[in-house]
Amino acid sequence: MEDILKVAMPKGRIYKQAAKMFTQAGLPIPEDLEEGRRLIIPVPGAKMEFILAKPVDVPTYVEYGVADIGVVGKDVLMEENRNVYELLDLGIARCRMSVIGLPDWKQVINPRVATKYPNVASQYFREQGQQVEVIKLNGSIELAPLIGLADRIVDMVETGQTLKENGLVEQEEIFQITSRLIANRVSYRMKNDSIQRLCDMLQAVLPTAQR
Ligand SMILES: Nc1ncnc2c1ncn2[C@@H]1O[C@H](COP(=O)(O)OP(=O)(O)OP(=O)(O)O)[C@@H](O)[C@H]1O
Ligand SMILES: O=P(O)(O)OC[C@H]1O[C@H](OP(=O)(O)OP(=O)(O)O)[C@H](O)[C@@H]1O
Repeated sequence: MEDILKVAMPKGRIYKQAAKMFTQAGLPIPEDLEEGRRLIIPVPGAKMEFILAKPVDVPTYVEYGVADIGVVGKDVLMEENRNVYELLDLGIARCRMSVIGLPDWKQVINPRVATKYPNVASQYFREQGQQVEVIKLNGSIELAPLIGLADRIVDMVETGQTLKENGLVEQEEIFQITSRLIANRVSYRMKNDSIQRLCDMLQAVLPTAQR
């Protein structure tokens, strides 16, 4: 008998959309699961176990093999740069990573850039040939240029509402973001049948453009 497949699911924004997709694919998991306090949810019927994790920790669990697969935003994958396989673009939680500033922003020498994604920001400005000082923050990044902490920020934009309400403008798009299905490298070989089956089931419910 093949082992249980351990799946790391991110709490928060992605969870409901991912749970909906798994359910559509024939793997019913409750959409309100993360409203409780249980962190490990067995689904014996599907030979799966779901681990509810902080989004940024999903690639860590998968790299270390405590989860065989996981669902995570491309933003986190780019920032964490973990040794995992990226199997599928799920097309959910769509947004983009951008450089943002005040409308009257002017280029200065060695500007300060605030972000939750220091690796992504450093790499982007390095590739642009611009020297910047990156300041790591953990949330409400849009505050930084408003209160004089940073000249610009690197953050996610979805509807643009946060920028609008804070008088900021999107200056450069860095990359598009969607959530991805990732796998541990050893699990991918050892549990290939069940991982492949899951991929096929999810693929069947993806929007046509993603298949
Ligand atoms: N505004 C947004 N629109 C669409 N997707 C988003 C948006 N913000 C974040 N995401 C996606 O959802 C993922 C998880 O975001 P979420 O806000 O739930 O977690 P988080 O930023 O790690 O928050 P926390 O620190 O509160 O746990 C992000 O990594 C990104 O891929
Ligand atoms: O373009 P919008 O639709 O307004 O979405 C973008 C906002 O969503 C995310 O913030 P989140 O809600 O995760 O809060 P945070 O500031 O604590 O990261 C992101 O960091 C932006 O602030």
